[in-house]
Amino acid sequence: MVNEKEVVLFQGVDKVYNTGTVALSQLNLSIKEGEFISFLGPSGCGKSTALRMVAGLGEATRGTVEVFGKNPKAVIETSNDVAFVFQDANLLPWRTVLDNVLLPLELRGSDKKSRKETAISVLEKVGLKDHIKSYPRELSGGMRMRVSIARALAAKPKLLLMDEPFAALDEMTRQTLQMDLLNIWEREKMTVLFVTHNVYEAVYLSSRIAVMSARPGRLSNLIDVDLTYPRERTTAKFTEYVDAASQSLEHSMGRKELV
Ligand SMILES: Nc1ncnc2c1ncn2[C@@H]1O[C@H](COP(=O)(O)OP(=O)(O)OP(=O)(O)O)[C@@H](O)[C@H]1O
Repeated sequence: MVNEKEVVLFQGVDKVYNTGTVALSQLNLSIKEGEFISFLGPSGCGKSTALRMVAGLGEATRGTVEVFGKNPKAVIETSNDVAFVFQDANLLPWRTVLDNVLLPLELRGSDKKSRKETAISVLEKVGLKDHIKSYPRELSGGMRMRVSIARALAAKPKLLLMDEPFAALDEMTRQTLQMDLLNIWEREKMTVLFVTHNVYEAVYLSSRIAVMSARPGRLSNLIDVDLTYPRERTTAKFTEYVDAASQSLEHSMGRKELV
């Protein structure tokens, strides 16, 4: 359920790396509580740069980024409100599934019994309760990503940042994880900021799509996806949104005029 409370605010954000690359130019965007918003754009348009700023990893060259009305770094350092899932599951190979999920909870210092209960409960939510004693090498790519998502959820974040989390997975696994992610989003009622270059994925998941143009990264279009969940990938309406997002993407890359 989206409400008017602002979770993320980009205001006139430019990002120029010290190599001289202009990764973002004049990004203005307000993300509201409960949204599932995707940054959709071609490779190198600054999607990860924008996401990383929200996670407090890197600062704007000009303009401001706010998370819950504050500096992102301060939010990360003082609360569990923001969690990040990368394309690579980034699990510690010498720790079991359970111990990987326990890690952020240990760092936050809650008591041992409640930590374990929380970790088991999130592993249950992602369908891995029977694998808590396995090691990452014993899991498939999809299962490793589930552990990574469970680890992010363990701290009960209000904002989940996901940088192409399913890009390395086969299509079937990707679709299953997309469905599971939506179930988690609906149940936990958090805000999700998701990076993808896959139009179908963006339309399937998002309540809103922020289409970004090629370098320097700019916001070229905002698409409200007015379809109920769970979405059917084969309906005419779904295809219409895919077409609209694709056209917007092509337009942003300078290949085609919007019709
Ligand atoms: N640390 C860095 N130093 C210098 N340039 C960088 C750095 N990180 C990213 N860039 C450059 O900034 C631009 C935007 O990169 P970014 O990773 O944000 O794009 P992206 O849209 O997420 O791309 P992809 O979909 O390929 O991951 C690219 O040209 C990239 O090479």
